[in-house]
This record gives sequence, structure tokens and C-alpha cells, in this order.
Amino acid sequence: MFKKVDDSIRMHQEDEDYTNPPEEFIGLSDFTSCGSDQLSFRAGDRLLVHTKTSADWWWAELGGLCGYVPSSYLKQDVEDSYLKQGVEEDTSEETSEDPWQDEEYFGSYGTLRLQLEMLSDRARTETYRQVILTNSAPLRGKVVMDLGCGTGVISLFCARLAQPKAVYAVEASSIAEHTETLVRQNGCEEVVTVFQGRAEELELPGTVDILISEWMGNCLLFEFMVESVLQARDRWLREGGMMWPSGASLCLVPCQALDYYTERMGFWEQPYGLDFTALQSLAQSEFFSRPRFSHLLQPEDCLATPCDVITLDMLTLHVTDLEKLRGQFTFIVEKAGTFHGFTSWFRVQFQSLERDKTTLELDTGPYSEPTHWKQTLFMLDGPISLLGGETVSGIILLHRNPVWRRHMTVTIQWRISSTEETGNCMASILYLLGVN
Ligand SMILES: N=C(N)NC/C=C/[C@H]1O[C@@H](n2cnc3c(N)ncnc32)[C@H](O)[C@@H]1O
Repeated sequence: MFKKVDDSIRMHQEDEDYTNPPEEFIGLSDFTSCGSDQLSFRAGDRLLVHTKTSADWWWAELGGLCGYVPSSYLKQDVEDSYLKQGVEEDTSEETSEDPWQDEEYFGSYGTLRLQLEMLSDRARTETYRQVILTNSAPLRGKVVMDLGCGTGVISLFCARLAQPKAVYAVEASSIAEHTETLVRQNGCEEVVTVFQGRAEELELPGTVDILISEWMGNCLLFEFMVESVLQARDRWLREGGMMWPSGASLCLVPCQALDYYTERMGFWEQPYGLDFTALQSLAQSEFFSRPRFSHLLQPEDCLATPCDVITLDMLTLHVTDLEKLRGQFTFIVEKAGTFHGFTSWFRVQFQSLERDKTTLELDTGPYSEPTHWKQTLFMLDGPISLLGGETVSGIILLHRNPVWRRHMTVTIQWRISSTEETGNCMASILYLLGVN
């Protein structure tokens, strides 16, 4: 999907390298530490960066205190504009200063490649078709807004499978120029009207009864198109109207990832009979210091029963809630295995328009048909052997990036606690993972 500014997991670095003189950076925005080894600061603070331990997490000092800070919250005090960490060098004024990166974002969605990827995702597209089909009766005479309609497939489902009064198909990318043709070619021009532009900037003929959108990104929120959906809800959805999806959950599970670990880390043990283990710390930083968005988790690699860590009600959620979302979890390890990391995915629900009728759901997890989102794998600093019976508990924090508005930092704080039958003291390990 949309090219990611350097998403990475901050790693624990045991040996700090202080050979380079510290560099002074300025805080772009307030940052509140969410772990014992992070350093809080305020916008305008001048920090001394001693070590750029990874692409997104640096070891810095402020007022005599040291700790990890997110590089995306900092800029150097230089005359010309400072390009953010992870965004490629770009001459156009627009890209380096547009916090929504809309030129790049809508540019990518204007390609058939991405539209084909979403349309080819059978589980995704068929779920939306089923939602329309099973609600065709109550959809009669209603006004529908399809936000981010792309090729207009959902709008065409509405017009072909139900008898709505009108469908407003809203699309900001250049694909909208073709959507008009598709609407006419499928004989739906009486019902479906295409509006090309950002939903936030458009004038619609009036309020709508249903706001349907396929807005979800990796880890549910990446891309933050959800903000556009909430803004459109507040502006166009009538009182008592329906949001589709009506609800969304972010799911998490501790897991094994032996194939990935072996492929990227084990490989250096003895390639062609040679000892390349000296490269393993680089491999850790290069491969495991960013979420793996294209992971396909096998059910047998789940070490516990997955759980919903964050749940959103699309009728009551506010844009301001998106700045910081927090969830808790407690997993009971159900089998012996190697704890390589956590895998996350999402589920979205579509409440029926008719009271006490079935709510439909799109589940992008390992026990359902794979989707183009696949799942997201967060690797640990190093694998941990588990016997089964342990408890893995902790919290997950999603902090929206204050500068790059389509990005977020995901921090997972967790501990393993296992008490022997003999009542030994609690053995606990505390690790901190941060994803930018
Ligand atoms: N990532 C997945 N799977 N789905 C995301 C789906 C994104 C689609 O919605 C459009 N879109 C996103 N935000 C807006 C907006 N504010 N106004 C109008 N159109 C918009 C994009 O151009 C894509 O075609």
C-alpha cells in the first residue's frame, strides 16, 4: 500500500557507542515517555543525541537525564528545512512539508495496481457485497455515502443489489475519472453520483443515512484514513444513521516466527561453512527493527488465544481519541514453544440496518481467509523459550505521529511471569518494543 515512512521497532542496544560527538536536536512536539528507558521532552527543548541506535529511536540527553527518544519528533537546528527521518530526499516543496503526504498517498491510490490489489482481495470485497445484499430491503430509498470509493465497486453493489435513493461515491485520487465511466457502463448513473475530491473539502447534496467506507490500513489505523471517515460522519451522517463498519478491533497474540527468524537471523550462523555471526546484530537492527507488514501467521504458531486489545465504536469515536490509544492484555501460554514476537491484525463489524439481525464481520486474522492486509509481526530483541503455562501480560500503546499524520508509534510493554509449583518467586522479564 502507501509507501511507509520508515516504520521501525526501537531495539534495546546493550553497548552504547559514544565515539561520535553528540548532536543537538530540537523537539518538534511534546513527547511523553511510556517506558522506564524513554526520555520525555517538550516542543522546543534542545536535546543532545548521543547515539542513533536505530532509524527511529535515538539515545539522547536532556537536563542531565538520558533515554530513548523518537527521531520523528526531532529536527536539527539547521537553516533549510530538515527532512524527517525515513522520508526519502525529495526536491518538491510539497512532499517534505505535507504532513499528510497526500500527493504520494493519493498518487499511489490512482494506480490500478493498488485498486486491483484491493478488488482481488476476495474476503474483503465479498464481505462488503454481503453487507449490501443482506441489507437490501432496509436500503430501499436510503441515501448512501461511499467514502474512498476507488473504482466504485461498493457503490455499484448498492445500486445493483438494492434500491437506494442515491449513492454519493467520493474519491480523491485520479481513479475517480474512470469511476464515472464504470458507473455508466454498469447502468447505475441514475443512482450513483461520483464526487472527485477529498471528502473533507466536498459539498454533498445533503445528509446521508449510511456512511460506508473501506478505510482500514495495516494495524487497523495506519494511513489514518479513519480521520477522514470521522470528519465525514460528523458533517454528513444524519442523526441515527449507520456507519459501516460500525465497529473495529485491533487483535494481538504472542507467537512463534521460526521460519522468518531462521531466514533472517539463523542464516548467518554458517553460510557455506563460514561463521558470519558477526553480522547478526546488524541483521537484528535491519530486519527485526521494523514491523513486518506482510506476515502470514500460521494458526499453529499462536502461543495463546488471541485477544482484542483496542475496540472502536465508529459512531462515538472522536478524531482526538486517535492521538493516543491504549490497550491491555494477559495471555496464558497454551503450549511449549519459542516466543519470537507478537502478531497483530484487525476485525471490523457491520451492524444490520434491521434490529436484532446478524452483524457481519471481516476478520483479517490467522484463522480466517487471508486478505491483502495479511498480518503485522513485531519481532522481539531475541527469542525466548516457553514451557507453557506462563503468563504474558502488558499494554499496547498507539501514539499517532504529531508531525506525520498518517503514521503512528506502537509500543508494546510486556512481561512474562511464571511461578513454579514450589512457589518460587515470580520470575519476570520486562522488555520494551516501540514501533514508529
Ligand atoms: N488501505 C485500504 N485497504 N483502504 C484504504 C482505501 C483508500 C481509498 O480511499 C481514498 N481516500 C482516502 N482518503 C480519502 C479522502 N479523505 N477523501 C476521498 N478519498 C479518500 C483513496 O484514494 C483510496 O482510493
